[in-house]
Amino acid sequence: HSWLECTNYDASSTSNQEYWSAAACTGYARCGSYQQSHGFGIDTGFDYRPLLHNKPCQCSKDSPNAYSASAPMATYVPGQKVCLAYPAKNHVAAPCTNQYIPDTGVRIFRTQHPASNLTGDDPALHSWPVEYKHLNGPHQNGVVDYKGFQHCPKFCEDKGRALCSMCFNLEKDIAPGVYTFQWEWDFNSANDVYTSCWEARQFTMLTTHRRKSVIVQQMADIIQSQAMPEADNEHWWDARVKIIQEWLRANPLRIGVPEDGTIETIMQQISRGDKYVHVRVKAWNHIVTELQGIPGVCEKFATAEASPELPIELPPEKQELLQIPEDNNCDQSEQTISPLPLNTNEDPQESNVQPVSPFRGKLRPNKAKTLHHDSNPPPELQLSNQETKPKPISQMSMMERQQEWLRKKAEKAAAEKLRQQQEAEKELTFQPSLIKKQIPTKPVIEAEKAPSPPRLTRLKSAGRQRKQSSNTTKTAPATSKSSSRSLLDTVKAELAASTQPSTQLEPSSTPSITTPIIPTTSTTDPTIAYVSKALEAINNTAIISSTTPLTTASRKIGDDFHYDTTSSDTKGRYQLQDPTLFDLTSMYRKKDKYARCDGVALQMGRREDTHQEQLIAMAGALRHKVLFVLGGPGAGKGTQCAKIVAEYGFVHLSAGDLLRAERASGSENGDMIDRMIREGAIVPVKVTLDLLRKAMVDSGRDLFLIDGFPRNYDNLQGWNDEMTDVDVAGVLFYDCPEDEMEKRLLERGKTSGRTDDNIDAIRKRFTTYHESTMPIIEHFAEQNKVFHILAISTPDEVFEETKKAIEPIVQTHLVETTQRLLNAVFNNDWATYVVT
Ligand SMILES: Nc1ncnc2c1ncn2[C@@H]1O[C@H](COP(=O)(O)OP(=O)(O)O)[C@@H](O)[C@H]1O
Ligand SMILES: Nc1ccn([C@H]2C[C@H](O)[C@@H](COP(=O)(O)OP(=O)(O)O)O2)c(=O)n1
Repeated sequence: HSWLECTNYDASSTSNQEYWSAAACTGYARCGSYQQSHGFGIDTGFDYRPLLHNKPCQCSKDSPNAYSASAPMATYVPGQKVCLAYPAKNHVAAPCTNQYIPDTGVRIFRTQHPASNLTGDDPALHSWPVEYKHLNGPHQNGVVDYKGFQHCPKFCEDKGRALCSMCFNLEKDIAPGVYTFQWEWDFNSANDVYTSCWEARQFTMLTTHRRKSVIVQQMADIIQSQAMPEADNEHWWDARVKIIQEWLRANPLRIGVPEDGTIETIMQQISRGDKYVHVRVKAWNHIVTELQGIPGVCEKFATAEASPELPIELPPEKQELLQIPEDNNCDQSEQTISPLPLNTNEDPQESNVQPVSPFRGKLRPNKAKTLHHDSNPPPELQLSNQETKPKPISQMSMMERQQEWLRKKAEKAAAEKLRQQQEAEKELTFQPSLIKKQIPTKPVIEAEKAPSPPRLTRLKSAGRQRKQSSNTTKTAPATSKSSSRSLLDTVKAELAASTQPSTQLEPSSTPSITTPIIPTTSTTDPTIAYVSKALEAINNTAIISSTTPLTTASRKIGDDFHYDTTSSDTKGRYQLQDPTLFDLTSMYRKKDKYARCDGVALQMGRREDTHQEQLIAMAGALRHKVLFVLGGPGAGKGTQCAKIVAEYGFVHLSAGDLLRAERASGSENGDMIDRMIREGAIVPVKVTLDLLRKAMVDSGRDLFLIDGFPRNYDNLQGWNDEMTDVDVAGVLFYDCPEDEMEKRLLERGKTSGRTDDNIDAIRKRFTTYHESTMPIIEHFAEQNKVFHILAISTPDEVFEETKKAIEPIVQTHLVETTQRLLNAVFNNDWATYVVT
């Protein structure tokens, strides 16, 4: 007689449905290890009759043999179609047997609530609280139908061991935790029963779909609420650009936007259209193409462009050219998950009769019908009316869809290539005059004879090939003042030369670079003084940051300078906050996307290492690492953090604790913090971030657990803006059902003295957690940064899971630290050595 062997079987392919595949099984029945080791369908006594033994399951859930590495417990995701696999054991009505084989049917049950531990009794037979319907349909006695229990397609090939399977749908909203399930096969009658029992973990579902439906809806609401003025000659461009800009402002994390150069292309086309009126139609077409995959924005323009206003008056004979098909084909694949009502207006009749704006629908550059304006036909607007009307995606064949997809992809790749080319061209405008030009001034010659400055190895950018001049391989003490001084003199001298009017300067590719903001002609020019000051500060930064990690001095020096290690490992940058003081003829000028202002950047690490690059890189190498700890209130974040600190020595910073301490300190923010905590709301990020940063600096350490942060978008955005010099190693997510958290918090409230451990505040905190924190966890999950830990068992058991997530991080940190130490020793860099 049969038993359940696999509790999570991948039955998605026909071959897996027909024949047993051990690789397709990722969950086993309780105590299934012995059976599994003998092979699918082999009799080892795993069939079990509960009525004979007066126990619903063959072995108990706390048996030491319940699960093993080779026969593990299943893990399900809410909403999953769960498939089970079991052997036929001769009980199938088929041509090779007879149609009257006894089989009363299969039933599948589970426990109501997730278990807080894996002990205790199972529900008695036929008293399990939740029952699932399997998807095989009912078998009819006397009929060969392979239904119900008998779904065993290759039964006649091996009547005893043939694979049978059945599936059922798990609830979408099942709370996380471990549940017990029972499979019950009624043989001759409901009193002749065989059972198998198993456990399965359920995780909270983290999916792009869910994240999109929450976040994208918010973004869509914002953009839909923007008024779209009618398209007239004067304002159509500005109005559309404004909406896009509003949306970008509302969506700083670029949620729902593909990371394939979409935003860069849109920005590029906006600035192109802003600059040259005659290319606006074309630029807009490019923008619309990019918007295609972005739910909420795409629909906005798809519907808004239906305005019958003509932006340009055409002679009647040309009017037909305006009859551009209205295929509002916002990317179909996105639409399936878009929470917005879809615009499915693809009626060919309607779309053909209306003269519409040339910006209507999806005017992709190579498909668009654009205007031919007689009086002044700009080259971009030359029309090819040979082109055929684009078909809506919904009417395309698979092949056409694929071609369309490939075409779109190629378009994006080309746009991205163009962007990169332009970027590369821009970078070439970085005149390496500081280091490359022949400078016939005395100080340079002196400086060349000066001892070589410290060789400080770039730790994180080791992968990048660099040209090294032979003398830079020499070593010297890192903090040598004299060598820093000579470096400074060298650079000052070089700068003096570079800022003199020079015919050697190549013409710059952008107007802003060819026009010096302040003409600089003499060595007493303020530019030189300014840069000298900057370089001095660079030296100080390097020294400061090698002895005092993460000091504010390393980020902001004096009033003028701001040092910012960016997220790029290979680049350090020293940004001069006031570009107007600088002679732009000799520097790489660009929009500084981190500082969000137009500035002059001494770009580090792109070409051969100069001494100041090495210093910067060294400062940049001392990055701090954090692990965020998130989960609902009462999930056990603090409890696990304490264990991590005890075992691995991180610095634990709880945002909640810091805020409570700030409130108690009588600070001016005290009342506001108190109000927010009682309301279960989240305190504005500036307050929390200041506290976190101060605590990090005060600790003097570099590996942190940040508990209870970031808890909403405000938190995350603040972090991203401010903490560019800190790496996020990952997120520990403690997943616990609400009723368990509530129980724990009420218990904690008896002694914690916390003003928010009462039922009213707890409920509000749950709401905040679901609405504001879950999207953050999902955001990190999309970046594969989340360690999902089920937090329902005992603290020690949860810690076992925690260790699995922590250990690789600790190991990496150890390797990096050791590497830094070795480099410091190798380079006689005793300052770094002492700190490390
Ligand atoms: N795994 C667990 N099982 C049972 N109780 C726990 C567990 N982890 C923590 N607790 C208790 O639950 C309460 C909340 O835990 P805590 O670590 O303070 O949660 P958080 O920091 O997530 O709010 C505490 O009283 C703690 O002792
Ligand atoms: N990033 C954060 C973290 C906590 N807070 C406030 C609001 C929270 O309800 C309280 C308590 O947070 P804490 O992490 O200590 O506690 P729970 O995880 O909710 O149990 O602090 C905040 O405003 N911003």
